[in-house]
Amino acid sequence: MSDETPKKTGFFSRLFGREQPAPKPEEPAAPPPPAPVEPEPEEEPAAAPSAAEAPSAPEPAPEPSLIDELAAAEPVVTPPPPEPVSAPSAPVEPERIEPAPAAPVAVAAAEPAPKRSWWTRLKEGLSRSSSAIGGGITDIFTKRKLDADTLEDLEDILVQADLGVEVSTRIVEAVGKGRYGKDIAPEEVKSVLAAEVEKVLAPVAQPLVLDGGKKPFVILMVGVNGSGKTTTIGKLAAKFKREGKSLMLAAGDTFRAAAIEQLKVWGERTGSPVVARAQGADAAGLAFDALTQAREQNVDVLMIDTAGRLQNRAELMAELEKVVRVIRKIDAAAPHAVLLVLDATVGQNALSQAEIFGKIAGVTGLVMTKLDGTARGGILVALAAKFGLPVHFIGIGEGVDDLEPFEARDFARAIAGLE
Ligand SMILES: Nc1nc2c(ncn2[C@@H]2O[C@H](COP(=O)(O)OP(=O)(O)OP(=O)(O)O)[C@@H](O)[C@H]2O)c(=O)[nH]1
Repeated sequence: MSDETPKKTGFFSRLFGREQPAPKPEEPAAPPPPAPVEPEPEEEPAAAPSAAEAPSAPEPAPEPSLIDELAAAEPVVTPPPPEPVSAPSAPVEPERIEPAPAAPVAVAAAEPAPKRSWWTRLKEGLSRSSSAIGGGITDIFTKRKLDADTLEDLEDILVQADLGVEVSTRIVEAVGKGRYGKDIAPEEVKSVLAAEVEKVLAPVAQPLVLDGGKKPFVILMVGVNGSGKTTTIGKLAAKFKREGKSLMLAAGDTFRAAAIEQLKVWGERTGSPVVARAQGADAAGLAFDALTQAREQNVDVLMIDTAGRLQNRAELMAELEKVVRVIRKIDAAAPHAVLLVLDATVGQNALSQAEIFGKIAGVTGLVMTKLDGTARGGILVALAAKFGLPVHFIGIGEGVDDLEPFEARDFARAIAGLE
């Protein structure tokens, strides 16, 4: 791996004033999957006027400066297209409101996964990232002394694993400290790496606290197309149900009929009522309806799905702002959590997503999905170092149990390839 790595200016070269090679080429973008075509919403909703529509009429225009900024945002790596819903096969007829499903369906029955410990699954899930990092470390430090060259190679590996230059430099410094010119075992390097990564991650590893005083506790899920919002809602619904919470789900991804169906399946599996409208309906109006119903029914947690949107599409981001404004007409403190769902496979693009969604939707925390499908899991470290946003959960698979609260130490050790 390191043999093929192009040389670049490493921390120790810079420290020891070595010759400056050409700047390192940009990290290759994530493999460009076919661009998902997002159906444009049909102007405003065609649905019959309702109480829900009333508040959206006098909306002030979105802040021009923010939208301008979005319009000028860097081009994005198009995320993978959303997967079709697997469970329901019947075509979907538009409908106004989905009534609460009758009997709760046990999630375990829908997901009879063999029980293995989270640590085992985390290690396996992160194996592509950890073999890129840990395997690289073994290659570099086997039978070589620690010197400027080995440290440069280490820095290359860390930057390529998306940890970011700042954190990578810090790790290289920590590895080099007091060990210059000596033999160092790969396991020792991995331990130093894990310790440094844990230092960066510990402050952001914060559980999502559902404040029981806020009823319903409103969670808005945002993110780009296919990042895993709907799936994450389903996984969280199962988790909250197990904790004895009453739930309501709002199918605010009104762009895709499949997304509405997908949420209904999760609603059935977890025994949670789903508020839905026809495809193309106004997402803000739907959010208003859902919050009104959730209040009336005194549910503990309302999770609102939203359509995937690219962070450089100003009009879509303006729509998201509208959803937030409309929710606040009912409860000024809502949404109580805005979770940005980030797909780890997009690598560095996650930084731009966090920045723009943070400004538009007031992101309060992150969920990182698809850590199982990528060697770019280090991006979580770069995100933590840059934004310091709480990381609540990580996803390492499509199953209902493949989402867990984020633990800094476990993640750091798993990504370093330590046992
Ligand atoms: N491997 C893996 N796949 C995941 C994970 N989380 C979600 N997925 C898959 O990613 C795909 C997209 O997930 P969705 O939940 O539909 O994504 P979305 O953000 O709601 O998509 P849009 O509705 O288009 O915005 C689905 O096939 C999910 O099963 C994960 O942690 N690991």
